[in-house]
Amino acid sequence: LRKLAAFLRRRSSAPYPPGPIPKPLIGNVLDFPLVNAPEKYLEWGQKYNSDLLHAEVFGKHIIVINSLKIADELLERRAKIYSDRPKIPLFELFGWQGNVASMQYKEEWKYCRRICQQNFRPDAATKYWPLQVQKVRAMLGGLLNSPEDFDAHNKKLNISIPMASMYGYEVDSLEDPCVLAADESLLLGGSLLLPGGNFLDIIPALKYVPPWVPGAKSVQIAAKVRELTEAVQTIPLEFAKNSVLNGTASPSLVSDMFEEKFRTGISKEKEKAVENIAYTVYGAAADTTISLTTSFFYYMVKFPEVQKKAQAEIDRLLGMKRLPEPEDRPHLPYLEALYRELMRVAAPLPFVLPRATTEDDYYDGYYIPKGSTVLPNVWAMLHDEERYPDAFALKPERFLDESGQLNDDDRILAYGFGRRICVGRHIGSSTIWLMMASVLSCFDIGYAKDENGNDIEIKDDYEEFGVFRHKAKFQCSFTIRSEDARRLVMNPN
Ligand code: HEM
Repeated sequence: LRKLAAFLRRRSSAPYPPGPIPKPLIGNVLDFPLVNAPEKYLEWGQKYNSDLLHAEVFGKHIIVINSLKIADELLERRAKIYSDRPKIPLFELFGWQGNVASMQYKEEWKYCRRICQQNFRPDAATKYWPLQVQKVRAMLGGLLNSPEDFDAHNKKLNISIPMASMYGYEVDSLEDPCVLAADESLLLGGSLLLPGGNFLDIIPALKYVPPWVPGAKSVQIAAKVRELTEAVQTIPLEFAKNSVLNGTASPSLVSDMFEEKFRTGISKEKEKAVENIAYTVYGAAADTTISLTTSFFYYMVKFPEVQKKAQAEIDRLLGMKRLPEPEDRPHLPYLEALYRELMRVAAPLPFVLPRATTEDDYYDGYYIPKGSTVLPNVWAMLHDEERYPDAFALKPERFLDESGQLNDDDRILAYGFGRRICVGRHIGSSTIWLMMASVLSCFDIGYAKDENGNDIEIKDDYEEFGVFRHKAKFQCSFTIRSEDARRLVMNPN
């Protein structure tokens, strides 16, 4: 009956886009891929001969976009109705509703986005360069002292930059209480968000079940996530506030806000927005850059000829006399092409972040209902064999012309689309670029060896965790390239 009523309510008899036939009540729940989702949706596209796909879960509509042409039409040109995010009731239970990336397309989001743009646009983002240089160089020291811990050094780099820039908070170790709470909350929260992970989203009334009721496991996990989230938000916030009061604050988004608050006063709206942005940036910046930089190490081992070419270009410019600086970027086209190629082949968010439609819409004769969840399969777009032949290979040359200069394919689709495109992309880009340049200038990245001196193979598998895609754990080696390089790492300034 519900289906009939929904059908009658529809303004048009246009069909939904093609896709698997939904079963009564549950829809396509059983059809949804649990692993390798981007690849599976590409297979759906071939099976149903369409780059726009439709599926249904308990009456909710899911639209998958596999082609750039359709993504551009819907997410860029029709941005007015494709810029919302799906409402996920769990986020409120987790205390994640202040996350700017998941906010509805309303005034609160617009206000936060404006503050982000003021601080993260290209000319403003240069203020983070000294911090990025300092943290990347600390990482080089870590790689020299304990190369086997490269994962930890990389994680520390990519957490310490957002924490210092947002709160002036120094992350000295990965055992920091804030880092531990963030890790655990993501792990627990992520487990409930995975398909089949819980019933709270399907039966929202369950959230009123008190945590002590036997069997209310999802509710208990959600309560724990909320408690951890509060810690992640409160610890650095209190730190920033106290450092302003003590006169020990270093410049950061939150401490600057407190300075202004104590000096002249600010609106409640601004205070809340800055708190939300700082908290969002921790998650948005850390996991994405960790994913990409880990892929960088993996690809450098697998494609040593690419590594050598990038090193040769850096050596020609710097002659091992100094470490790379952000200002060197325009003079290293091959390295820039490598950055673009890594963002293509190893996009950390294969579906960017889900969108929701705010009005009924039609594309190519198909009906897209208001309130649909839209998944742009950017992974499929970036592995399109017509646009990128031999799409799984690492070939920075794709982004160079015959004279070795960059071509005009400079759009980084891994940062998303339209009005919700990643607002921190210039900061992410400069962190990643500087890290790549600095590590390549000082270290050879290769296979780790077993006790007999043989290469330890690296599997090519990736893991998906919630919306993220990460290279599965692997070992590799970092060998200092020369005595000059050693001196630079030990005395970076
Ligand atoms: C490799 C690095 C990064 C990648 C691949 C990445 C990717 C993305 C993607 C795909 C989205 C969603 C875009 C869409 O819906 O179309 C996003 C949103 C966002 N990103 Fe990033 N990001 C990165 C780094 C950063 C950094 C360093 C920051 C902060 C300084 C940041 C802050 C944000 C924020 C606040 C949003 C939410 C935007 C909104 O909903 O309006 N990201 N990012």
